[in-house]
Amino acid sequence: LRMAKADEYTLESVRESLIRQEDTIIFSFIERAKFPLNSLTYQQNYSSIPNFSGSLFDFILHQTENIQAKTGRYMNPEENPYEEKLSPPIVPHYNFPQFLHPAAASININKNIKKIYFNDILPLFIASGDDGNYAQTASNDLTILQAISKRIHYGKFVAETKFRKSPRDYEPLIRAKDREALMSLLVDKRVEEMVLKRVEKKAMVFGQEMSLDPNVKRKYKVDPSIVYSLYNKWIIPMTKDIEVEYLLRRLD
Ligand SMILES: O=C(O)C(=O)C[C@]1(C(=O)O)C=C[C@@H](O)C=C1
Repeated sequence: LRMAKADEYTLESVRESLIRQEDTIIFSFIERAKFPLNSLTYQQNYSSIPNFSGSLFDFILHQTENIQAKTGRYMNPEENPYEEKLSPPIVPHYNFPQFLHPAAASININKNIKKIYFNDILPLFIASGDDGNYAQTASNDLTILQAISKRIHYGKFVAETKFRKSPRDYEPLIRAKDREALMSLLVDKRVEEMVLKRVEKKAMVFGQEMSLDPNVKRKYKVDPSIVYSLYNKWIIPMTKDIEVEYLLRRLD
């Protein structure tokens, strides 16, 4: 992988990254789908972990993000943690390009992403049931949450490239705090339609059960039409919200 210099983020390179992140997101759902819902993973009163109040999932999230923070994950402006208080890095860190306006650091909607994931998204994908694999379930959930959080917050990078391309179009709308006008300026319906078609197709290709018998009806590990709605209902709209939030702070 090549190292990006600050001026190497372009609308094209950012879109390429979003396309590659689709693979990560879809594979993470395929992995989670090996397990049933395992609802005890999320129950506060089940885990009774010494010196910790929260569910087994909360514990895994807390511990995992802390070790990742200590080892430098959140030094990269492409990463946004779920936990609010994290340990500082204990390792020397790479000098990541500072492409974004500094106000970007104050934008983090992970609380909302987590809520939507557990309330709306997980029940769509996952069969009910319990097989006892709570630790594996929780780490798979966290992998999904980190992948969709990165994708959605990547809206900051998309917005910055758009702003740099046409500052004169964006500046008056930012000064007027006109969210709606900013939204219509940044939207590209043609690109959205391509994203939706592509993720549905990727879900078909990546998640199909392989049968050597040509007469067997295709089966998918995650339903491609649900991947389509995942993007249509949540991922793309939330990316656009991040773009608007970022632009509103772009001249601070
Ligand atoms: O590619 C862009 O231009 C983006 O802003 C990203 C994105 C998306 O979330 O995929 C969001 C808004 C646009 O309408 C098109 C696509």
